[in-house]
Amino acid sequence: MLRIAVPNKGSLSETAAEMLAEAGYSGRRDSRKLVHTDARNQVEFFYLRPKDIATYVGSGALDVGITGRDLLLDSGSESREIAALEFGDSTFRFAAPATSEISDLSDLAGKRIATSYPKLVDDFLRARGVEAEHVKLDGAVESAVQLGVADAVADVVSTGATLRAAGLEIFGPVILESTAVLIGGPNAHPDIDRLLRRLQGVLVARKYVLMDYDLPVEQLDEASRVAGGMESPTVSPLQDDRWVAVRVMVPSDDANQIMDRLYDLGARAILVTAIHAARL
Ligand SMILES: Nc1ncnc2c1ncn2[C@@H]1O[C@H](COP(=O)(O)OP(=O)(O)OP(=O)(O)O)[C@@H](O)[C@H]1O
Ligand SMILES: O=P(O)(O)OC[C@H]1O[C@H](OP(=O)(O)OP(=O)(O)O)[C@H](O)[C@@H]1O
Ligand SMILES: [Mg+2]
Repeated sequence: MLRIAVPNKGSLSETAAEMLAEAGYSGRRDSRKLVHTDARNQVEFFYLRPKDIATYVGSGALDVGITGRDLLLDSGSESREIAALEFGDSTFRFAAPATSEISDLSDLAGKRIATSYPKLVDDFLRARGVEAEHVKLDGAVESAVQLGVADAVADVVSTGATLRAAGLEIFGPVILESTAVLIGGPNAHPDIDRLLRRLQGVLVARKYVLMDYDLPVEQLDEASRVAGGMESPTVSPLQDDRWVAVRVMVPSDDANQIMDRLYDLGARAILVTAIHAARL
């Protein structure tokens, strides 16, 4: 059985569970359950704190896991990123009060920085030759400056609303661009590739749509240049031999532009349908 660590709560848990469900796995029904076996797919899910997932996977106790890139790097564990999963995006930034004298990385020398990600911050500063002290907090780090335990903060920023509300302003370089990732450890379990292909299938199904259209046969080369599909478009004959039917996968974000261009080439009856699952 493949043993998979998944976030039990927090920002990543819901989307991770949805993604696994779309990939055909069964999940826990009761949110207090810590382990769930999907016998049909021969996998066992362990619901763990996202911060701890890299530790379990890096130690070999579990084979793979879903966590944030920032959490992976902060863990200092032996686990490694296998693939980005295209959700849970955030940036990790420094911030200080708008009125403070700290407005650049070098201003942090000798200062106290509140964070829940101490290794990430220490590694970043060390690599740039800045000596500062971290103040480790579990959360709500934005209050640390106002409450006098730190001079600046380093934290996850998504919309920036929390920072603004606390009167803080981002400064200095981006510490990290984070996203949810699939991570692996020392175990080279043979089923990891299957899990990865399934998750990638979900990403493809979300990002692409199927486009079908009828086309005057002489426009085929031009239409293939507009939308070439994965390998190449599927072309089927129509009863009227001046026309063909074409099927092609296109990125959903571009679907309307592609329909406009195909229509201008003479395509008609252009239909777009969602993809439920894919394996490329
Ligand atoms: N708006 C966000 N706030 C916090 N974390 C986010 C956000 N968007 C994405 N993430 C990512 O989610 C992960 C943090 O999840 P985690 O569950 O540890 O914290 P959380 O969502 O703040 O939950 P909690 O505070 O209850 O522990 C990180 O990888 C982080 O980059
Ligand atoms: O840029 P924003 O969209 O405002 O989001 C970022 C904030 O959200 C998270 O906090 P969370 O609500 O998880 O609380 P925590 O600090 O206790 O973890 C994160 O730690 C930031 O504080
Ligand atoms: Mg949080």
